[in-house]
Order: sequence, then structure tokens, then C-alpha cells
Amino acid sequence: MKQEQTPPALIMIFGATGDLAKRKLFPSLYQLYLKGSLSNQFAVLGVGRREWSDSRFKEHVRDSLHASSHSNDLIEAFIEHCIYQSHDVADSNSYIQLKTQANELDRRFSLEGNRIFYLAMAPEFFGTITDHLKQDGLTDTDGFCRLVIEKPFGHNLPSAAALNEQIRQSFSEEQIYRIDHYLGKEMVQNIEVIRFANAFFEPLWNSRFISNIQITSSETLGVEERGRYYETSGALRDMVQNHMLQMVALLAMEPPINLSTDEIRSEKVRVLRAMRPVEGKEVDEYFVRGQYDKGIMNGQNVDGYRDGDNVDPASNTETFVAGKVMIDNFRWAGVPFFIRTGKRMAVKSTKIVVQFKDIPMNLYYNKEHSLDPNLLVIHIQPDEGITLHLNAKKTSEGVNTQPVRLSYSASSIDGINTPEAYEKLLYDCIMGDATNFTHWDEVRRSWSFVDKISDHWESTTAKDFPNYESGSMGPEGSFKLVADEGFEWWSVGELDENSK
Ligand SMILES: NC(=O)C1=CN([C@@H]2O[C@H](COP(=O)(O)OP(=O)(O)OC[C@H]3O[C@@H](n4cnc5c(N)ncnc54)[C@H](OP(=O)(O)O)[C@@H]3O)[C@@H](O)[C@H]2O)C=CC1
Ligand SMILES: O=C1O[C@H](COP(=O)(O)O)[C@@H](O)[C@H](O)[C@H]1O
Repeated sequence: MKQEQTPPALIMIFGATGDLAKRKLFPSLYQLYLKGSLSNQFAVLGVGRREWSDSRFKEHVRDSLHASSHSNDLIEAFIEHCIYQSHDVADSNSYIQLKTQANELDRRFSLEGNRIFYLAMAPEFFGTITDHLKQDGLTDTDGFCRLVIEKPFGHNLPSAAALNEQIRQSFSEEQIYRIDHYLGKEMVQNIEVIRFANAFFEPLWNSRFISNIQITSSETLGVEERGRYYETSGALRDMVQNHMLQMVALLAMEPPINLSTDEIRSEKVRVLRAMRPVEGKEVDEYFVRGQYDKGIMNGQNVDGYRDGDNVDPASNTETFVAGKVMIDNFRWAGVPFFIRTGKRMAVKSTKIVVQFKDIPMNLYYNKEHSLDPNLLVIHIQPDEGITLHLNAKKTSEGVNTQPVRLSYSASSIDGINTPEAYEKLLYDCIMGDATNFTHWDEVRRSWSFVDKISDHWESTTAKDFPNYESGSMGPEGSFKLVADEGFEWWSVGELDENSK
């Protein structure tokens, strides 16, 4: 489907010399430009600490698009819209200069005063920047002003609440777009469509027919050069508080009365409110933490987490989390949502497996066999699509059955590479659609759930750390967690040998 053209806008990126801007933001904006989705009335004002010239910045943007200096006209035309301003976050004079530059770009590109402030910087700067944007008059325009905030949004509930309060002094909730890039992924957005656009799923989507739901997001990379950040975060804050709980909410929510931002968000919040809180010793029954040890990946020896730069050699930080999330409402009573995420695991894969309950009586096998359960697998990445696992009659063998799979692969059927999550989210933000961004109520609820777990983990040393080898599917405890409920993890990729 062709996207509509966006309205004129100045996109001011704080942290424009950083990694996120280079790897994700410039390429995504360029893709929108290439597709004709970005109106010609746009400018990207890159803001960074370095004293770069405009031409140095243009070179940087060109590099990010993997283009040579003699690249094609479209790239050069795009880069003409990219301007740089060096800046010190704490200095009012810097903001006055930014304002002058923004007003000048407004005139030059006819931007109608529309502004998006994208904070791609360390979170300790978020509050200072928003204070200055208002105090120094950058938000005084005739057009719209929107604020895009990168993760992490706080470190726990109190710090997130303090940050929220500070930001709200300068921007209203409607103007704030909190990024969770999983919400920009094609197949995460497809969860609602699969559920609410198919007559045969929704009637079965409850505790009468579903035995458990498994959400795995496994990564093969380690913490790499992010040790300093990760030591204060761990997998629980880095992945569970945001991406994993957002997927739980989309899978468990009630059908919204319409597809408006407010209705969808309020249904998601109801799920987050219904999650059974676990605290103190109870955490050990519901959650398992892990930390990767050295191991062999792709035939190469790799170090353990504790050997990484800026990591405490006796670190108590988890690089893996598995958990059983219970949603105490009428629809989901008794159905475990198993979540699992970790670094340095055997496969890079994000998958959701919905396992249906066994049929009441097996007519087709004798006692030593059992029918495979029906599964709906939603492949989020790297492959994108859905697979239905069914049982069908084996050809020419009486009434014996065999498992069959019906698959839909998004890229092979639709014939295009699906857009990068950031491309979709940037587009939505310029269009003013906040549906795939997180509301403060969602952030608040998910911190409140996660804080109880981190409180317990931070007050008790994990004596068995490191407890899983690099290149494995996580610690033993994760398999036991699922087995104790009578289930097993379903495989999420070819190298995932420990699962069914
Ligand atoms: N990188 C990623 O893949 C992801 C990043 N994020 C989030 O995005 C944000 C940015 O991350 P990332 O790009 O990796 O960070 P980087 O460290 O690569 O970049 C930080 C940016 O902040 C600028 N900066 C730092 N201090 C100042 C200052 N005092 N005044 C002005 N500018 C300053 C730097 O400017 P200079 O270089 O000129 O010093 C640089 O542009 C973080 O919140 C991170 O959590 C979220 C998901 C993924
Ligand atoms: O937000 C984050 O996500 C990435 C994983 O994202 P994906 O799109 O590759 O699944 C993770 O590596 C990073 O630690 C975390 O901050």
C-alpha cells in the first residue's frame, strides 16, 4: 500500500553524530524520501557535540547510506536537506543558535513551523534538553511540535516518573512519542491483524482453547561495547520492561472498539494492569535469570560477559531472563505466557508460539503415540510470517496422521523487503499517529511489574553466575520453569537444539 506523503517538517536530531542516527535514523529517513513518502518540504537538523562543518556532516550522512561521494542524484538531493549544528546540551546560548537555525530552515524549506525533536542521546540529557527547548523558545512555532524519546525511559518507576514529570513541563502527553522499536516491526504490528481480522482465531483466543503462549527474543551477539550501560540495565530492563511486555500486551488485549490510538492503548494498559505481580521469594518461582559464560560460536572462542569492557568481573547483572507471566483476568486465567530473552544464545530469532490445548480424545493413534498440538507461530525476525501446525491424514496409510505446516512468508508473498522498524515509526510520528509509541500509562505499569523483580534480584546474589554457555539456549532453570507447568520450549531456529 502506498504511504501518503507526510506534512512539511523540521526533524531535529539530538545525537546526530551517534550510532543510532547513523545506523537507523538517516537510512530510514532516506528510504521514506526514496519512496516519495517524505514531502520535499523537510529538513534534518543534525545536532551533536562535535565541531563539525556542514560538509563534514553531509559526508557522515552519505556514509550512513553506504554511498560514495559520487553517488546518485537522489542521495545528493536528500543530503541537501541535511544541516548540522554543534551544540552543548546545558548551554542556553546553544539553544538560541539552534532556534535561529531552525527559523532559517523553516523559511528556506517552507516547513510551516512543524518541528520534531528526536532525542537520540543518553537518557540523562532528556530532561535538560526538553527544559531548554521550551525555555529558549524552540517550541514557539505556528506548526506542530513533537518529541521523540529513545529508550531507556527511566531506570525504574521513580526515575521514569521523575523524567516524565520533567518532560511534561514542556510537552503534553499527546506531543510525546516514546519509542519502542519492536512496535515498528512488521510482524509485531501484524499481531492485531492476525487476531482481529480472522474469524477462526478470535473465538479460540482464550483459556478454554490455548494452553500456553511462548515469546522468545534471542540474540547471538553479546553486550559488545555497551558494558557500561548494560551493567546498570541487564536484560530485564533492556528487553523485558519494554519489548517483551509490549508483545504480551498485544497478544492478550481485548479487541479495541476501534483502531484509534487511545482505544488500543487503553486495552494494552488493561492487560498490564492484570499481570500478576510477583515479588520477594515468589520471583524465583516465576522468573529465571542467567548470565553468559564463554563458549564457542561459529567455531570461534568467545569471552564470557564478565570478561567484557566496563563489566564488573563479579557482576550480578543478568544477560538472560525467562519468566512465566500470568494475566489474572477472565480471558487468560491459568494460561502461562512464557517469555525468554537473552544475549549470546544459539540463534538470533524472535518468535511467538501460541499452543492450543489438546483435543479431548485422540481417535487417530494408539496409546504410545500422541498427536502434535496445534500451534500458531508468528515469526517476527529474521524471517517474517506465520505458520500453522496442523495434523492431517498421511497419504495411503489408513487413518494415520502426520504433522503438516501451512506457512505464509511476508517477504516471499508480498515480494518486497519489509521496511525497517524505524522507518515506520518516523513516518507515523511525522503523520501524527502515536499508536505504535508507548503511552506513559504503559511505561508506568510495566516498570511497576519489573521493579519488583529487579528489587529481588538486586538484593540477592546469583551464586550460579555465569550459568549458561555462549551459543546455548540459556540456563537449565529456563527449561525447568516451562517443564514444571507440563510444557517445553518450542524451537525458534535450527541451532536451537534444546527445544522441541
Ligand atoms: N545505538 C542503538 O542501536 C540504540 C540506541 N538507543 C538509544 O538511543 C540513544 C543514543 O544512543 P547511541 O546513538 O548509541 O549513542 P552514542 O553514544 O553513539 O551517541 C551519543 C550522541 O550524543 C551526543 N552527545 C553526548 N554528550 C553530549 C553533550 N554533552 N552535548 C551534546 N551532544 C552530546 C554525541 O555527540 P558527539 O558524538 O558529538 O560527542 C552523540 O551524537 C540512547 O538513549 C540509547 O539508549 C536505543 C536503541 C538502540
Ligand atoms: O532495545 C534493544 O533491542 C536490541 C534488540 O533489537 P532487535 O530488533 O535486534 O531484536 C538489543 O540488542 C538491545 O540490547 C536493546 O537495547
